[in-house]
Amino acid sequence: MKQTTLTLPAPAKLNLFLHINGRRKDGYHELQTLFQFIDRCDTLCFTTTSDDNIQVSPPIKGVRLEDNLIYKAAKLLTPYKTATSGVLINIDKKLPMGGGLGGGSSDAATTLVALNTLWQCNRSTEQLMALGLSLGADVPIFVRGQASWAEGVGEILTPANPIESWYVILTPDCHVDTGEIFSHQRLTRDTPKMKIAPALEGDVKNYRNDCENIVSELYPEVKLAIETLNKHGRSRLTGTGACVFAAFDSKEKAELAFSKLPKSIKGFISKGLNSSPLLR
Ligand SMILES: C[C@](O)(CO)[C@H](O)COP(=O)(O)OP(=O)(O)OC[C@H]1O[C@@H](n2ccc(N)nc2=O)[C@H](O)[C@@H]1O
Ligand SMILES: Nc1ncnc2c1ncn2[C@@H]1O[C@H](COP(=O)(O)OP(=O)(O)OP(=O)(O)O)[C@@H](O)[C@H]1O
Repeated sequence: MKQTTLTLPAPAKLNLFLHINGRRKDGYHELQTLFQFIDRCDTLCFTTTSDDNIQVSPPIKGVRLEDNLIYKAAKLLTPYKTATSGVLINIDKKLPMGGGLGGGSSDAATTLVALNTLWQCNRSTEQLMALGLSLGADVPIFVRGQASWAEGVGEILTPANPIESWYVILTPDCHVDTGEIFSHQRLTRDTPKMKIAPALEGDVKNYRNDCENIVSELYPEVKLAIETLNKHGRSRLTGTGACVFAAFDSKEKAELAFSKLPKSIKGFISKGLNSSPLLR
């Protein structure tokens, strides 16, 4: 059997803002958010094998194979396989876990896109997005690969064109559990829905992340990161955290702000992208 290899990026995302509008009967939340990708990525290398197995290497610390979103995404596609190969998936993990950068969801999306080709599953982008939604609310946006407004639980997407700023992104050394934040009694979950208007794309300064207060209260590391970054630019939480970011209009300005931060604070600089590197 001919061995085929495909190496693809799994980029991170930022929620440029995140409003929570209500809670559905199934416990999931209605939200409005603006997603943009950044040029910081995990890298996944897919190699077809002559057996029927799905192998993921190296294992992710603290995550069982059956819980790894890469494995779960591959499993989801197996009923559609027309090729008779298995796959070995090698992962170079760069994105922090539980950081609100969507690393796990992006890994899952990249796996769906790669195996759709390697296993000749013939699923359309929309079909892959629907499969991805069963793995997590953030997976469809990574499959679609276009910066977007999201509504519903995050799955109703409208392409958007926010400014592709440079970002200083801080990675506090803690892991925020998304479920814990969404189920918190004091989470702000009554922000009125707004009409999605293209005018908002240029200026997200007046919008906020409704998870920020609760996350800052529960995780002092996040509070400190927000306070520290606020001295250099308007800082905001992404997703349910733990990462926080501030936008700058050039790489130089981002680098200058980053250089002034205390060395004890970890982070990196990244460029906003409205088209995912996965599409290239
Ligand atoms: C907060 C965001 O990161 C914004 O981009 C996402 O909506 C979260 O997406 P995700 O990590 O893919 O989340 P999921 O794995 O689908 O859900 C994790 C948990 O978060 C809660 N959850 C998530 C999304 C949503 N719209 N409402 C929720 O209440 C649910 O309790 C769920 O059990
Ligand atoms: N391939 C994977 N990479 C990262 N995390 C994974 C993976 N598979 C399963 N997980 C589990 O998913 C959890 C959330 O991971 P992820 O990195 O996507 O968080 P996040 O950046 O906070 O995502 P989001 O913004 O979507 O809430 C991890 O803590 C881990 O237990």
